[in-house]
Amino acid sequence: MKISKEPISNIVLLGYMGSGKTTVGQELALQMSWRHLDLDDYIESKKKMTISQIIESKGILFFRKLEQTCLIELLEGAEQTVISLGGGTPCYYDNMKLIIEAPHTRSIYLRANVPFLTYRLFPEKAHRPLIAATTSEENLAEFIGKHLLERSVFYNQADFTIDVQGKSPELLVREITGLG
Ligand SMILES: Nc1ncnc2c1ncn2[C@@H]1O[C@H](COP(=O)(O)OP(=O)(O)O)[C@@H](O)[C@H]1O
Ligand SMILES: O=C(O)C1=C[C@@H](OP(=O)(O)O)[C@@H](O)[C@H](O)C1
Ligand SMILES: [Mg+2]
Repeated sequence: MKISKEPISNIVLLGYMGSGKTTVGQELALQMSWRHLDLDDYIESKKKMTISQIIESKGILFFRKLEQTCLIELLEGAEQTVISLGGGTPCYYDNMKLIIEAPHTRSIYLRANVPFLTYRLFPEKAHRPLIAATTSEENLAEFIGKHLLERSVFYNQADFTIDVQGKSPELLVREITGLG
């Protein structure tokens, strides 16, 4: 964790798809009267395409490079801002290092277990290109299990971790604002 005498002026939310980064980020920014930026929304408005369209037409590697460029743009300009990342953002290139070393920035891992993520993501899989083709909850749970294990190495480098299961966005915001 960073040791800094400077006050925290940005919060970065990271974690697996469906953990609530976008939803909690919006609520957190509202409560703190800070700006909210969602990296996926930023990419979509910049390219005037959905994330699914970008990945489908240009490929996943193009998306990952674009995602890093946009992450750097958001971190550089951020002040009193809550940034919600995409689920894969911390796991490519040196993105996690960029997040950890960003000045006055606290990173928070919204952690959720495999059954919870499966339950939450299965009805919403159509909007998430990495899991859209999954045919059953069983297959999705197997995919998430392996994927989360690979990604946890990056997520666990966040300054703080908060478990999200069974907690409303409002409760999660209280937990986050109560962190030391
Ligand atoms: N704390 C919460 N309580 C209940 N539903 C939630 C909570 N956080 C997120 N959701 C719901 O879960 C789904 C995924 O949330 P989202 O914010 O899109 O996650 P992420 O950005 O991490 O992929 C959405 O339908 C959202 O409304
Ligand atoms: O986990 C991932 O690799 C991705 C997560 C998505 O964001 P959410 O975590 O907000 O769904 C989005 O960036 C893209 O579909 C890839
Ligand atoms: Mg999101």
